[in-house]
Parts: sequence; C-alpha cells; structure tokens
Amino acid sequence: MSRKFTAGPLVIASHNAGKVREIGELLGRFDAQVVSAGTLGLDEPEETGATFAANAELKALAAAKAANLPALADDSGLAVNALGGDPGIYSARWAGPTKDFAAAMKLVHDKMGDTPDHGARFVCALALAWPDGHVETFEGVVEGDIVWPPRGANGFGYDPFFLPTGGSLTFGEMEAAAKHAISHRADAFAKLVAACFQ
Ligand SMILES: O=c1nc[nH]c2c1ncn2[C@H]1C[C@H](O)[C@@H](COP(=O)(O)OP(=O)(O)OP(=O)(O)O)O1
Ligand SMILES: [Mg+2]
Repeated sequence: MSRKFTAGPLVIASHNAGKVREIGELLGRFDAQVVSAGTLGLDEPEETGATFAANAELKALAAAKAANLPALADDSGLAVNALGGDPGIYSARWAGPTKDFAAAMKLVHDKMGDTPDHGARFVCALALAWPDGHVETFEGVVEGDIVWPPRGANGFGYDPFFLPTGGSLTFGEMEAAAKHAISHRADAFAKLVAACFQ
C-alpha cells in the first residue's frame, strides 16, 4: 500500500520555473496548497544520484525534511538513442550554469551528426516524500524524435526540438493541455495520483 497525500501544503521541490508551472497545472484538481522550494528559500541539493529516480528522491527528501512538510520532486531529462541515452540525467547540466537550452539543443544536434536514428524519449521521475523519510516514486516516459531546427516557443528546456511520436507539433509548439495529454511528466503524475491521491 502506498502512503496517501491527504490535503494541505505540498512543497514543489524544484527550482525550475517551467516544471513548477506544469506540476501546479497537473495538481490543479487536487486539494493541495502548492508552495515552491524557491519561495521557501530552500537550497538546491546536488544531484548525486545515478538515475532519475534516485535524484528525484534525494530532492524530495531534502525539501520534506527542510520544510517539515510533504514535498514532491521531479527529476527528468531527454534520452537520445543515438547518444546512448545522453544527455539523460545530465540534461540540465548540458545547458550549463546559464541554462542555455538553445546551446544545449545545438550540442545534442551536433553530437548526433548525420545519424539516421532521430529517436529520443523524455523521462520523468516524480518522488513524493514526507518529513519522516517515507518516499513514493513513479516514472513516466514519452517517445518521439529530435527535429532540427527547433520549432516553437512554448514549454521549456528541450521542448522545441522534441516531436512526440505520431504528432505534427513539437512540445514547443503545443499548448500546455496538449503536452499534458501525453508528456512524460503527466504519465508519471497519473501513476502518482493512482497510488497516492485517491
Ligand atoms: O518537459 C520537458 N520539456 C523540456 N525539457 C525538459 C522537460 N523535462 C525535463 N527537461 C529537461 C530540461 C531540464 O532542465 C532537465 C531536467 O533536469 P532536472 O535536474 O530534473 O531539473 P532542473 O535542474 O531544471 O530543476 P530541479 O532539479 O530544481 O527540479 O531536463
Ligand atoms: Mg536539477
């Protein structure tokens, strides 16, 4: 049995404004008073884990303990087939300290060279932690292809150069609701809801 989140304050343990917005939208219909880690002045833990799940768990536990409240963290990234799954858990780090995702997309594109395999996936691990150290973790994925040049200004991060399988719009061209219908984050969130919110 998974532990349930009942109601009340919930810390969103992320310093990425794009993620905080998306998680807030996904949580919209639930009885949670969302407060971000940035608003609480919590620091950003070093992501020393070797997997998305491990990093999500360490971020959620750090925030839950620091705030003495339940906390939800997201660790996510883009895994490119032709690059053996890179940038993967290093997706934020490939954008450098200035978080230059135009440069990160160019870097991925350049490393892919002229490979015919444009396949990629976004992966998201969501971890819900409590101050006593209990944590529940779920993973979601969406498959697609890298497109070049990037298209669209919606979303965040690598969205403009990810075309979900079967679609004609990149995540950067989609409205938020269309992204939430298929995204890695929404997939993980559906599993979290099924286990912990009802
Ligand atoms: O839906 C997405 N659309 C586009 N790009 C995305 C998405 N989801 C993850 N990504 C990329 C960009 C992000 O920067 C990195 C996650 O890195 P990750 O360490 O999990 O997040 P982060 O450092 O940006 O914020 P924080 O750790 O405070 O939650 O992967
Ligand atoms: Mg991070």
